[in-house]
Amino acid sequence: MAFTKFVIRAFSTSTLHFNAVKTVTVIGSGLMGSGIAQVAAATGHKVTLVDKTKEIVDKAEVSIKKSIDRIVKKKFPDDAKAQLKYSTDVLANLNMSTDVLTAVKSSDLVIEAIVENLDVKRELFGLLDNAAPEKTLFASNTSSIPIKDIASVTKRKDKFGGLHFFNPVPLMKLLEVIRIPETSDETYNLLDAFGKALGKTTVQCKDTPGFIVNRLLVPYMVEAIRLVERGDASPRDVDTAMKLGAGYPMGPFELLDYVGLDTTKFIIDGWSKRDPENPLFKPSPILNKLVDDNKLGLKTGEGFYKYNKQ
Ligand SMILES: CCCCCCC[C@H](O)CC(=O)SCCNC(=O)CCNC(=O)[C@H](O)C(C)(C)COP(=O)([O-])OP(=O)([O-])OC[C@H]1O[C@@H](n2cnc3c(N)ncnc32)[C@H](O)[C@@H]1OP(=O)([O-])[O-]
Ligand SMILES: NC(=O)c1ccc[n+]([C@@H]2O[C@H](COP(=O)([O-])OP(=O)(O)OC[C@H]3O[C@@H](n4cnc5c(N)ncnc54)[C@H](O)[C@@H]3O)[C@@H](O)[C@H]2O)c1
Repeated sequence: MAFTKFVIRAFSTSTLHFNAVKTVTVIGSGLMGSGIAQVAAATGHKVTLVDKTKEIVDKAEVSIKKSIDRIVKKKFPDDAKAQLKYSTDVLANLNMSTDVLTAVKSSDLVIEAIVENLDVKRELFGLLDNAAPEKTLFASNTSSIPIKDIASVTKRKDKFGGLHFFNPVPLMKLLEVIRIPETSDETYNLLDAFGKALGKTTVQCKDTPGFIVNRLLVPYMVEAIRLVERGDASPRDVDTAMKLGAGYPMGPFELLDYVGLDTTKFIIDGWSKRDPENPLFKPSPILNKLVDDNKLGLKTGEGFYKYNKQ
């Protein structure tokens, strides 16, 4: 009896180990994709980070190296050898590519972190579904699009879920793991275990608008924009108020610039399309003007605020 129990335990442990995610393709090497790839590589996964052009992935590689530099200086303050070893090990796990269809062929998990647009995401997953092996799990890092609407273009809804990371990925400790009704328990458990292997605290949420964090954060951020649009206060004063009065690390306008105003606009427009009667999500003239002028926040050097280009 004891022996049988031992065999069952040993077998289930090895099955879990056998299935665990080891190779990951991250698609989209912008703010989020580069952070996700970095953290996955730093935790021992073999990662391929893919984007549309070599120029874009080269830029992502530079930003990952900068982030690793900041991390090693903190992690090993007076140990140049340890700093170098950490950086070399992380970068050895990371491969940059512009060939998504080849990259996914050897992946246990594909994480999509491309532009916040349903049609573009669906087109990508349609291609991936034909190219990736049957066992490969798919996840989207979408901020606000229902996972079911993205997953429905594939024939592997049981292997599909949401992995919603937070910006900046190397520092933010939370990961929302989203399941649609078709997501199998095995897929959910593997996605959750992957998140924990990345050192994140995971929370589970159904596929509801904004999941947990953005369901609360997006209305708050949009209210801040409306407040300024009405002329009630300046962005600077709103930010000061929320940092000193509510204890937030960044005020809403600093955070909007940090997230990217293009992504912010995609989120608001998408929400408005799904909930057209809600006045909160009506187009914002200030936001639209900034996006039209390519003032997208930190990434372009100007948004609600001006930044020194790094
Ligand atoms: C309307 C719609 C809008 C909704 C948008 C939703 C978007 C999305 O779906 C959800 C989100 O992500 S929501 C967004 C969720 N995100 C938030 O809400 C973020 C809110 N902000 C924060 O939590 C803090 O301001 C930060 C943690 C970003 C920076 O901390 P800080 O104290 O203000 O500033 P600091 O002194 O500069 O940095 C401190 C230390 O961190 C280090 N470091 C920094 N970046 C690094 C990197 N990339 N790599 C490595 N290291 C990095 C840095 O070197 C320094 O190290 P030191 O050795 O101590 O000198
Ligand atoms: N910015 C944030 O704070 C944040 C936080 C959590 C989740 N998200 C979500 O993550 C996703 C990415 O956001 P981001 O801020 O990293 O955007 P970003 O604009 O910084 O990066 C997107 C990248 O995707 C690439 N891309 C677009 N279409 C592609 C395709 N078909 N194939 C390969 N690459 C493609 C672009 O070239 C770009 O490099 C979005 O769905 C967004 O809602 C963003």
